[in-house]
Amino acid sequence: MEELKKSTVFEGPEGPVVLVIMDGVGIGKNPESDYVKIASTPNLDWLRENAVYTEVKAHGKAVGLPDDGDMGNSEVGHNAIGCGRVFSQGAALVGDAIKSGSMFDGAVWKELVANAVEKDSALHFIGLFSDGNVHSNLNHLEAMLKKAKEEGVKKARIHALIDGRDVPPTSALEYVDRFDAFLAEVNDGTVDYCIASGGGRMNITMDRYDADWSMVERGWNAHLKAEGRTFASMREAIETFRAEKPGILDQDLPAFVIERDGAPVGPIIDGDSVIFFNFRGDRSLEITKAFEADELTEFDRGPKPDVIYAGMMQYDGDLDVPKKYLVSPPAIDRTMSEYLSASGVKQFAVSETQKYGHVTYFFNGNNSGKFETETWKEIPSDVCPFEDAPRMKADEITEEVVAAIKSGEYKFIRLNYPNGDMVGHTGVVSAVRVAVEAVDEGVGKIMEALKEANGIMVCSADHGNSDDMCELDKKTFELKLDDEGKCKPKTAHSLNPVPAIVFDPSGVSNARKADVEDAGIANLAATCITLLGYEPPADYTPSLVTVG
Ligand SMILES: O=C(O)[C@@H](CO)OP(=O)(O)O
Ligand SMILES: [Mn+2]
Ligand SMILES: [Mn+2]
Repeated sequence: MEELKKSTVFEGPEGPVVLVIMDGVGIGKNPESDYVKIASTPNLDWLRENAVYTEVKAHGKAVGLPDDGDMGNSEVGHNAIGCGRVFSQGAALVGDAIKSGSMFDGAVWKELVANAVEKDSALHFIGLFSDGNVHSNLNHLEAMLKKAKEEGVKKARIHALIDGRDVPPTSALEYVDRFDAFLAEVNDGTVDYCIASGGGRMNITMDRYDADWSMVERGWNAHLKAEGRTFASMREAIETFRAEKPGILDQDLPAFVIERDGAPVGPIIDGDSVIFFNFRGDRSLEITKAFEADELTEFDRGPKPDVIYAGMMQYDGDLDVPKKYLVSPPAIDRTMSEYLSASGVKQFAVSETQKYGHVTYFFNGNNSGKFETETWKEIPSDVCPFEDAPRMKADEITEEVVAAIKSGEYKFIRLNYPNGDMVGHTGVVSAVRVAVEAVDEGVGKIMEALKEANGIMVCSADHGNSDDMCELDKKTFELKLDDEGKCKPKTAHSLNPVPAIVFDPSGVSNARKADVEDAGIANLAATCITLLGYEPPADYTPSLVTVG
């Protein structure tokens, strides 16, 4: 890895460059739905007027997603910020692999199908049951089922993780109806394909960063041991849970198991084949470990199942996880962390558990290994509903950053404040306000510390969320109202741009807005490198500021 060239016009500030990623804090289109605007944010307001301020794209093609109708998300957002370029991401790569047929020509697909056909065993699909395109897409599942049928797989079982986080909060039955219609066509008497188990994605299976393994355990018990409340159909399960707990969001629904003639229709058993069809890694790594590890200490899994397991994609390039996968991930290389390490720049990365992997593993191109000059710090997240504690660990993150600035140890510091996103996903707007205010306070303290240390802050976000808490008309951006005239809550990310702020209190960089066309969050890498006093790599998207 070559070193970065020192800039000839600016040698970098005396203190560090601090990159603040305010997760899920975008710029809304309707003031009534924009809780970043509604919250009291004196520091961000001041920065908008007085610092170098730009708005950049954080969704769609600007972050490597198939379409500009795709909202941004943390994976593609942190990948783009960390590697300074735009790569085609999982959603696009899997779609392409299905379209071209390369997925089905691959050895892994062939092995899974052959196993099911030869042993007359079941082919299972576990994954997020929506078309949110953040972790998965139902189109991919349907395409794989069609192909499996063509290739002679007689029995397929689907373990459906209910979304309501990348799609409207109580939209599950729309997907059930769509999928039931699909299955009705597929099940023409020659095959037996059906849903076997499931539950809400924030209740089972899709935990991340070791935050709460009991989620994985509940999912495991439903998918493999058929433990959970039994129902005749997924529709019946959802309707029953909703009637019992009015107001429950899809993402929180309990586990369910489908029974037919008094027996569960499809627990995963020895001899079966299993595809975890999410392409995004963070929430796939734990369930993958449960399938692949020879010994598992996180919960009582029982004996390791004797199945062939594959992920949709490689989830961790450093650890080579999973062992088998259907589609190769984006070849993200030469991240800014690697360049800075090669150039001897000491780096510090910090967040709390829920976003720790975002600012480390996603930031470094979905690799969990550290570069030589990096120090990573994880602050344990509380395991509780985030609307009940909307400040989350913002204060602790700020303290760590301020200490890192004061220590003089690091030249580049990056952090993620989860609040705007994690609380935004709950749909509880009073809590979202508190969440955004906690982030603003943190930003203020970092600004103070940087004034003292003569450092520079770059403050931005990976995508929007809190800026868009109600469903809006796609064209007019007016509130969509329900029958009672109330706004419809929204829990998903937004398509909005995000701020990109450069605050240089000493003025040493003389940073001014550069003329960048179609700026996106990928431009932040070159921006930070420029502010550190280096020339960004030639193929990085350009810096948002000119210095010197
Ligand atoms: O919680 C998550 O998994 C996603 C939404 O699906 O959010 P983020 O991309 O911000 O991590
Ligand atoms: Mn995010
Ligand atoms: Mn999110």
